[in-house]
Amino acid sequence: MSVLKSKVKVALIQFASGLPEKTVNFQNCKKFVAQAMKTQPATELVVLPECFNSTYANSEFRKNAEIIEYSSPSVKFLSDLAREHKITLVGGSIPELEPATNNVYNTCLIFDKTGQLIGRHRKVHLFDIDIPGGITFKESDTFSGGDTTTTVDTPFGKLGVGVCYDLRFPELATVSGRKGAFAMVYPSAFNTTTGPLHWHLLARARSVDNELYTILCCPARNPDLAYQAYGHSLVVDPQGTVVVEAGEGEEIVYAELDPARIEAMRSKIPVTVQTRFDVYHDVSSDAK
Ligand SMILES: NC(=O)CC(=O)C(=O)O
Repeated sequence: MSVLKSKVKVALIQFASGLPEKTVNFQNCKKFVAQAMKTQPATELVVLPECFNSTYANSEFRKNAEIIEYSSPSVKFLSDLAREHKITLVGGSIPELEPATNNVYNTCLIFDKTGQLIGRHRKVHLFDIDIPGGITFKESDTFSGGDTTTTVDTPFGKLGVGVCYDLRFPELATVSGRKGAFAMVYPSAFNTTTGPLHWHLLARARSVDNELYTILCCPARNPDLAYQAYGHSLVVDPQGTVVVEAGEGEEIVYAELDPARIEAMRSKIPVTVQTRFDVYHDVSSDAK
């Protein structure tokens, strides 16, 4: 039996998210998801971009942070959206407030087709970089880093989850891959400096490392915002081939994930069963 139980149609919603008004982001997101379901009615898995409900800026994250409970605006919005369209929804990410500590996390919530919350991934690796003449960003000014890997049970099989910068750290994908994930999904917001450098390379590497699908969903570029998102949402197959990719603007990316592609790759080049844990450590054995 393949790690992916059947073919599954996915839609990546690359919309111009991250506007200052949360409710406007909700309206636009709802409109694009409805469009996706109209264009590809058999869609079962929908993915939104990183920080879809808030401007991607340290000045905005805490203001927009929400406690994760069904009555919070973004949680309710995502749950209703999943239920309305009967989809598994990887709800991009939102700033999460943890009331016990007052910490804020960059958190991806995953809902099933009844609107039930089935998974939560707090971005583990924070985006703290400094490229002179390019981009400087320090997420850790606001966010705290999560401390667990995330592999969620869906009707199609196990889905590994990371958020954006997590893509640069192969261990999360390795852990989910070894736990039997058919895909890694990363709601993301790469930018016009790092996107051209590494976006495709990293996505293809995670796929080839683990012989699974890699799914990246980024916001559309919006010239009015200080943070210039890269766009280029894409799906990479287990062979490392980009099967579909958006441009920079608003666009929905459609794909069908096929168990046969995973199995073909794993039988031709069987790296997933050729590991040498007598030589090096299995990172999945003690991962949280
Ligand atoms: N925004 C991010 O978290 C990551 C990113 O843009 C990069 O790794 O480059």
